[in-house]
Amino acid sequence: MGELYFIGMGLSRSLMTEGAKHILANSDIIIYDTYTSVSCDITPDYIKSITRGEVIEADRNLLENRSNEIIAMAKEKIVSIATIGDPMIATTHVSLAIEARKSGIKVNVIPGISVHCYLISKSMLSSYKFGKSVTLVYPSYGILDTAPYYVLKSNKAQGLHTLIYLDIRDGKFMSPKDAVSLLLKMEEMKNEGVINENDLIIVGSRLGCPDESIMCIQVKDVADHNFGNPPHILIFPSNLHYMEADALKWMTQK
Ligand SMILES: C[S@@+](CC[C@H](N)C(=O)[O-])C[C@H]1O[C@@H](n2cnc3c(N)ncnc32)[C@H](O)[C@@H]1O
Repeated sequence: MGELYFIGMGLSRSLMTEGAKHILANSDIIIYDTYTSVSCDITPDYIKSITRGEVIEADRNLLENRSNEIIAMAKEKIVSIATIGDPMIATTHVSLAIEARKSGIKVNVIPGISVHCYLISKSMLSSYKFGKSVTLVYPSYGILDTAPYYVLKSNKAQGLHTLIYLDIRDGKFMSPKDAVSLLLKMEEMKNEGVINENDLIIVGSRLGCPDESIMCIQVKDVADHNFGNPPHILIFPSNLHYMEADALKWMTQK
């Protein structure tokens, strides 16, 4: 009888839990999710070096459209879906977990250190004051999805901070510069006073890696700043408690 594991590998090797390593080492098949995120030092080759199992590199098509193949494997073998960060935060894996459970397969989730909690912790903003998070995506067929603009608007109206994941499309990572330019374009289109060039935002870069950075910077200065290699993530803070404001001073661009 098989089993299906959803394993969060954390953001980098140093942040991978012993529990995750143990299951990865003892899985028959590891389906390595290559499309929801990326790490500076966790790679399919690294996973091959720590497991006795077969490692399959999976794109969105395998994980979302060919789930019946994964379920068939998990009926016989120990199959692990391995994801950078946490397997259930800002991913679409829950539908596969539900399908597998409905097919009578034992499903286990091994949480990993997500970019979500990592950045909240490092920014020192209050976790109680975060609203809905959102992914900013590249325009598709010339159409700009303005949902992030309205998430920001609604969070701001409630005094809540907004965490914004940036799109990964065909291996291309959205940069902070592109992200801010898309958000300013939305402001131009909608003109509802949500984003201003003088707003302070937090840009997290390569979190969990030796060259990570967390910077508090004005929207207007983002285009001229070199944030280094991806991945990147943003927080638009809302009303700041004086202690949050003090903490952000350490991360502010001088
Ligand atoms: C769709 S989310 C998946 C999050 C993942 N499941 C997790 O729990 O960490 C991927 C996005 O998160 C952000 N991200 C992921 N890892 C990051 C890192 N180490 N540093 C900065 N941003 C990161 C990027 O915006 C990236 O495009």
